[in-house]
Amino acid sequence: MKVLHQVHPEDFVNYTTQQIRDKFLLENLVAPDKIECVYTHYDRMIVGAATPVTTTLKLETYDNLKADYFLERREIGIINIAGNGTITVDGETFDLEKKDCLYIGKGKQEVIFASKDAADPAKYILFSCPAHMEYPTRLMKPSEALPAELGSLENNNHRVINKYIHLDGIRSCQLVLGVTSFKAGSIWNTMPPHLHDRRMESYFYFDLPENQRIIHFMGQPHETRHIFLNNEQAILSPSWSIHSGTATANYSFIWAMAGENLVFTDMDPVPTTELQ
Ligand SMILES: O=C(O)C(=O)C[C@H](O)C(=O)CO
Ligand SMILES: [Zn+2]
Repeated sequence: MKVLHQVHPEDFVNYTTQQIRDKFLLENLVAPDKIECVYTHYDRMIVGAATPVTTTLKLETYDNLKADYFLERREIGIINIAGNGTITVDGETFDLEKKDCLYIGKGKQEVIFASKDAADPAKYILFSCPAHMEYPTRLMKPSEALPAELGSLENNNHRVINKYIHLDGIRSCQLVLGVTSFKAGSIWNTMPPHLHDRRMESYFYFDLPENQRIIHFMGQPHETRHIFLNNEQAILSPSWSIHSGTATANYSFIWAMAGENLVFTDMDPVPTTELQ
């Protein structure tokens, strides 16, 4: 499993585009008939994808974890971004359609991913962090998630934030997770931006049409940088960094946080007039 170490904000300001890509961009996670994971040293969050097409895939442990099984000391939040499939957790099978979320608590030993149709396979995006106790495994549909409608078409940022795993939703030890989708004509996420020194965050962008690009902004508010992303790529946001994006077409993204505090609204807003 690839391992990414932390970057200090004083070093970040000297990074080239390539260095930013190497240290924060997660590419090639979605690969047919594979589970691909990256271990980050940002609150030890693992970001990955399981893409069963012609075969089922079992979530195995990694040597990095020094654990008998993946969830021995971890919890995991999973969003299916594509065709219908199933996840079987210690013998119990959950059906997942597009944008459904499954939370699996610490201690579950066997997790098996499957697609219902190889011609339209499921793609499961995974976010896992250390956990100190077991919360119940729970499936949530987008219609059951707590929505927040933010922004306006006038400001090109009219979007719906569906919160799945948080203090008032699926309970977890430290994972907070949801999916943001855009109204037609809006392309700006998380603008105005914010910081949350208590939590790292990762964004996984999806549903971007072919040949279109995401432009993701990061860095301290007075030292911002950007990189271009493709569809189905993820980017890490350290606790000192804003995380905001725009795109050349409509898209959705999963956001997942780990650290302290499960309150979604715990954010320190950054006025756009202060960005540099
Ligand atoms: O569009 C947005 O704004 C978001 O989805 C923001 C994320 O939920 C976030 O950054 C939470 O901290
Ligand atoms: Zn955030």
